[in-house]
Amino acid sequence: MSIKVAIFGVGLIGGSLALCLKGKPGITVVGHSHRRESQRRIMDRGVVDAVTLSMEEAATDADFIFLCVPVSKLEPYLQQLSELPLKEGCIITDVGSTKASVAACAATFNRPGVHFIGGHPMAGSERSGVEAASSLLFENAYYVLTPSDDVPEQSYERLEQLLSHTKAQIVRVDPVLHDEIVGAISHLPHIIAVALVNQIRAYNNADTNGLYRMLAAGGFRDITRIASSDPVIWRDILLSNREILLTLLKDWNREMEAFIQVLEAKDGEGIEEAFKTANQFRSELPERRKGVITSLYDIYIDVPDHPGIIGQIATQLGDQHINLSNMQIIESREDVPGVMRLSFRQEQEMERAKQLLQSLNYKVYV
Ligand SMILES: NC(=O)c1ccc[n+]([C@@H]2O[C@H](COP(=O)([O-])OP(=O)(O)OC[C@H]3O[C@@H](n4cnc5c(N)ncnc54)[C@H](O)[C@@H]3O)[C@@H](O)[C@H]2O)c1
Ligand SMILES: O=C(O)C(=O)C[C@]1(C(=O)O)C=C[C@@H](O)C=C1
Repeated sequence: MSIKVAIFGVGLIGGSLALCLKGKPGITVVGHSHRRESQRRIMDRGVVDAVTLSMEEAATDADFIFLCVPVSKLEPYLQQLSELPLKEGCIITDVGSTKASVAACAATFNRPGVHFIGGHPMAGSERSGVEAASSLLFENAYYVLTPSDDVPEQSYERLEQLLSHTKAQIVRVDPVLHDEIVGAISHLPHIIAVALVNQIRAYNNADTNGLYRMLAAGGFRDITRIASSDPVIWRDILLSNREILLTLLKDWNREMEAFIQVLEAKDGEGIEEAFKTANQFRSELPERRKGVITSLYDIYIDVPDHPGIIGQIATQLGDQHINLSNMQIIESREDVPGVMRLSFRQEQEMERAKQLLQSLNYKVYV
């Protein structure tokens, strides 16, 4: 059976989904680009089987349509799709970072035999564009689906089945609840990161000789990576989740106010308490690479940050027939060693890797 998947917006997320699906038995992936200039880049990157500027050409005969465009474009795209002759049984889904507004919009369409199921993969990056796409992006991440009650279970299961190629773990969440939670754990942190970078940027003037920028080290970089995210994508997300964010920001102001008070009162215990409480909750966050679907056994090693290091370690493990499931540099600065995470599907493989790497003088942490 052949399955046509149409991806509207072949950027970081659309391109990553395309990479997960392209080449899978019976699946053809067609990308839709709204700009002629992007067509070549998308083909050169090899993420889709074909790319078109025509919405109709992409959507016609598609079994699945993924909308992977900025949030403010989801509703106009849904509107345009509703006027096209779509295939009976077609499932339209999206990957937008907010879910309530697109769900409300989809509820106004009544196309027999065509169903909308909102989606949001909880994985991403501060990078954007098809160049940043990766087939591993969603592996073991959560992938939220927000079907309305009138979506037949069979359609939901078909989408779930297709998404199994991403190796993400599907969770079903109500769209409004999704926006409240994701507002708190994703959108608010992006605002805080941007505000923090801009605050420090203002101190980094000629009077201070650029020392703020020069001395900014691990802590600042760790908390501000996401401040480099795409401005248009984030403009749309924040405006779409505006009301929830306004409430969250008022709570944030209260948290800051509490810190001001403990500092004014020189309340050392209060400071310790705040760090202890945060530390406890943070340590309970699920380790992303240890998703419920497949348990992975991870080890960490310090590695010099030079080109080819990933290949070198993969070869050393491969020579000993140690099966590696994944490897990733999780902290990489030009001037200091990075930390590499190596994941194995079996504990025994992890133990063998640990012994080998220690014998090769790598510092190994479990
Ligand atoms: N970046 C993340 O970490 C992340 C994670 C999960 C979900 N999302 C969501 O995924 C969607 C895509 O984000 P991304 O990070 O892949 O961004 P991206 O910039 O990498 O890709 C966006 C795609 O949309 C296209 N596009 C841009 N403006 C358009 C317009 N006006 N009309 C039609 N197409 C347009 C671009 O050409 C590109 O192909 C967004 O809705 C975002 O909220 C992002
Ligand atoms: O890792 C990042 O860079 C992300 O910003 C990913 C992230 C997040 O905040 O966790 C960003 C937006 C999404 O909609 C989902 C995931």
